[in-house]
Amino acid sequence: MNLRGVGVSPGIGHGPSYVLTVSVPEPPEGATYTGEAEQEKERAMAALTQVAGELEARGNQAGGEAEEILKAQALMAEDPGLVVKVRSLIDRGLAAPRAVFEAFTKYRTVLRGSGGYLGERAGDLGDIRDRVIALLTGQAMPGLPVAPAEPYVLVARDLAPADTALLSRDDVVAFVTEEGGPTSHTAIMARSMGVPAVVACPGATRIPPGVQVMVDGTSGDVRVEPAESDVADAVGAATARQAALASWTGPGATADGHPVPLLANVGGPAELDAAVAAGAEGIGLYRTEFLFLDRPEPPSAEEQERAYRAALEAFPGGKVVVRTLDGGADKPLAFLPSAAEPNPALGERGLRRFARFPEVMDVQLRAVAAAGGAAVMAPMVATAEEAAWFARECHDKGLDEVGVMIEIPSAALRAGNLLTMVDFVSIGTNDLSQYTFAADRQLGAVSAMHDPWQPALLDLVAITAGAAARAGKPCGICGEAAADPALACVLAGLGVSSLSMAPSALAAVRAGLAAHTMEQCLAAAEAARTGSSAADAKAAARAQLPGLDRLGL
Ligand SMILES: C=C(OP(=O)(O)O)C(=O)O
Ligand SMILES: [Mg+2]
Repeated sequence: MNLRGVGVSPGIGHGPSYVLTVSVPEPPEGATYTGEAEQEKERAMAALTQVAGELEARGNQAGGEAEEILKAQALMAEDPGLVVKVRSLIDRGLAAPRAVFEAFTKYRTVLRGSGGYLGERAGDLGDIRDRVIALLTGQAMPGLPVAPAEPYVLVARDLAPADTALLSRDDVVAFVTEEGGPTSHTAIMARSMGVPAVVACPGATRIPPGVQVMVDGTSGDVRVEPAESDVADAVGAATARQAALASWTGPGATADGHPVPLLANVGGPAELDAAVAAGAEGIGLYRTEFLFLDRPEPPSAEEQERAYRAALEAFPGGKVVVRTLDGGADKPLAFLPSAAEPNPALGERGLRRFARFPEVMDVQLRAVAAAGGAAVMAPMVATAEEAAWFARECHDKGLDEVGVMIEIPSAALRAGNLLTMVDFVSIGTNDLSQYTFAADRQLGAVSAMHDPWQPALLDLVAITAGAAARAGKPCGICGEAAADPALACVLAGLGVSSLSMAPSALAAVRAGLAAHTMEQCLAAAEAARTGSSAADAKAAARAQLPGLDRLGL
């Protein structure tokens, strides 16, 4: 079986498939058992104990905050009150799966009412319940595997931030999802982990569990049960290409020495080492919301200060741009709850949400200032008034390098107005394409719209970069578009002053830029904008960039 999707994180990954199941159907109401009550109770107890043991083992392996959460879950699975309830429901004739289902439902209500830490974790009960029921009914286990025997290819319909918070590079060799586009959470996370990934891959969830799968994150090919020799060939070619790229070192620049600083996108302290190792010259986008997913309370000022200080210390003398919390839409944050919104991506997202939670913005800006004053920028800014409000708030806290993201067409079209309020802009091409093409970035069906070569997107970049040049202020790119080596040359030609991307993309972009002069980049930018489709734009630009083929890019 061969499948094809959109390659979003380059490289070859292969291993047995693990197909993520998100829910287990409710056991039928009133279901009974045949046989002895004692046996049925033993079956239920054994399943509860096994799930508790697996959660505990996963906690020990994960360490840190995840350990606390998983151990609390393990305790809940064996809570004496819950156990008594399951046993009594079985005594009343209910089959073990149904007894577990009803006991957990009751237990959740009790736990919610008790408040405190356990009350906050009542939502986890659904996951534990489904695991126990899956065991009892012989269904595929929902959620991620606990202590996997070998690294696996994770296959899913889509992955939410909460699904992936506990994933480790050591366990996952590749991702394949049926949904998602090149700028979806799965794609961003795969790139930040340096794991090959293919998204928008129809039929992915029909891959049988446990079969060998090879994923080519460059071409988008997914091969089920490939010949061993094909795997060896593909891995060999990818390794040789990576080694060739690694020979290009130093700061980002074109062949004729025009500097284009290459920065890293990070989502937390754990990603700083990879950014330094990949030769990033600083951080162009610190996605701070990823520090605080799955938390009921806003992070304290001290905790934030530590995280931002670590980034500044990782890049002494380098640029560090902290983005204020981008809650909402694809990045839901429990401590910044939204009103019920029919279209969350068009609602109170990013900076807009701070209007309702000014104290959260206040704490965050003070923490950045206390950490030593990184540059700071706001997401989801539409107007010059919003930019002015944000700049005032930052200046009040003593922050003097303030920028805004350009990710809404109104902001790109009027970048000149916004730039009178702030010191720099950074173009977020992921959302800029979402809002330009009215295409949800999470949706596989519209992923073609998110091709960063779309000429309309390039026009908006050109308008923004032109406004920044006239204002004499920097204009960076921190969307996923910067990670494509050919497009990076085009963006430099359009006048963008720095490029920020997942650390895993830096080597290829550095090599691509270094193989061309600024004149070639300018010619590629002009050629791309003559295209009337993304494919035309790409072909026209690449024709001006002969060094790419030589590098295998
Ligand atoms: C960089 C961006 O921000 P995020 O992907 O975090 O929304 C973007 O929208 O391009
Ligand atoms: Mg964005």
